[in-house]
Amino acid sequence: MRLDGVGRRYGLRGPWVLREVRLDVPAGALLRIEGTNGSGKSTLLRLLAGIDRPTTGRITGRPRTAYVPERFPAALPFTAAGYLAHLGRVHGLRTPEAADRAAEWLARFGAAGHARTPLAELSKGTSQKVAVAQALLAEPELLVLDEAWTGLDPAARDTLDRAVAERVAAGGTVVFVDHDPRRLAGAASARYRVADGRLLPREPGTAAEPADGVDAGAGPRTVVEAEGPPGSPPPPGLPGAPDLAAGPGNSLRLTVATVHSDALLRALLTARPPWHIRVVAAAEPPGPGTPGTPGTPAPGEAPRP
Ligand SMILES: Nc1ncnc2c1ncn2[C@@H]1O[C@H](COP(=O)(O)OP(=O)(O)OP(=O)(O)O)[C@@H](O)[C@H]1O
Repeated sequence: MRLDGVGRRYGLRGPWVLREVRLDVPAGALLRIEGTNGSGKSTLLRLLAGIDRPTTGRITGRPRTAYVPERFPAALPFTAAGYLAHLGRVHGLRTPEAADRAAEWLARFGAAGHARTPLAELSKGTSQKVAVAQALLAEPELLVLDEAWTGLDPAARDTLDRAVAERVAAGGTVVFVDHDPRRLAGAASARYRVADGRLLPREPGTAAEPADGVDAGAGPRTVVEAEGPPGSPPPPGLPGAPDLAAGPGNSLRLTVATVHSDALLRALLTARPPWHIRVVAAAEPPGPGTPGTPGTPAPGEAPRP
């Protein structure tokens, strides 16, 4: 999808919230949008999600899109599972598949016990889980998340992090805004900042808004040591674009943002022929003279000598 010369203002004489926005939204990308309060992030996300239209300019090549708004309309006459299954059908799923995916996503977010609760009676946190689940169950090509982590408990936030990485690994694109500069830190393929109505690319490693001093380019990373068939290169298109280095023996050491580690492991294990996982460990934070020493053997593996 592409935005060309996109501008948006509210009302005929309102100030321009966005002006001359140009943005390529490639497949398989994770894009973070930053900016101070009221700078126009939600306005941009609504345009990307297709629920608002630009005042000027063009948006072309729209993929199948799902959106989690900043505020979820909870007062709809559905149970949680009924609402998700309904939206699954809206997204083109057959009824049994829609019901299965609704149950699966409620379970992944630890909300299976609320499947039959009417939306209007859900707590704020559970409503937010439903809001996120409705977007994920559609397996959209473009997923737009406006502060979608807000109100989720820590386990559900981790689940959403992993779901985002899975979408990107599956070739989808995720565009997100979050007030926590550490959110998916180091995993974003590009970052942009909305300021004075303009959308500006941010250099990797610059501090994220709004908390100065936190380096969004330096989130937790995971090291995977894996061994493939002798002489074979790593499978192409590995999730999270891992850094590659020679590991001990015939192994390859892959270092990736932790949020991508599940997807990376799955890609290695399901490659044909599959790769053998030797070690999975937290990467040492980079520092002077610290090459990074993975330590924990993978489940079922003997410790390395
Ligand atoms: N529906 C609307 N009608 C009129 N003005 C609006 C509307 N939506 C947003 N605005 C105005 O557009 C500007 C940008 O708002 P927007 O919500 O896009 O910013 P934001 O960066 O997402 O802010 P926040 O971080 O506080 O969520 C603000 O001045 C806001 O008041």
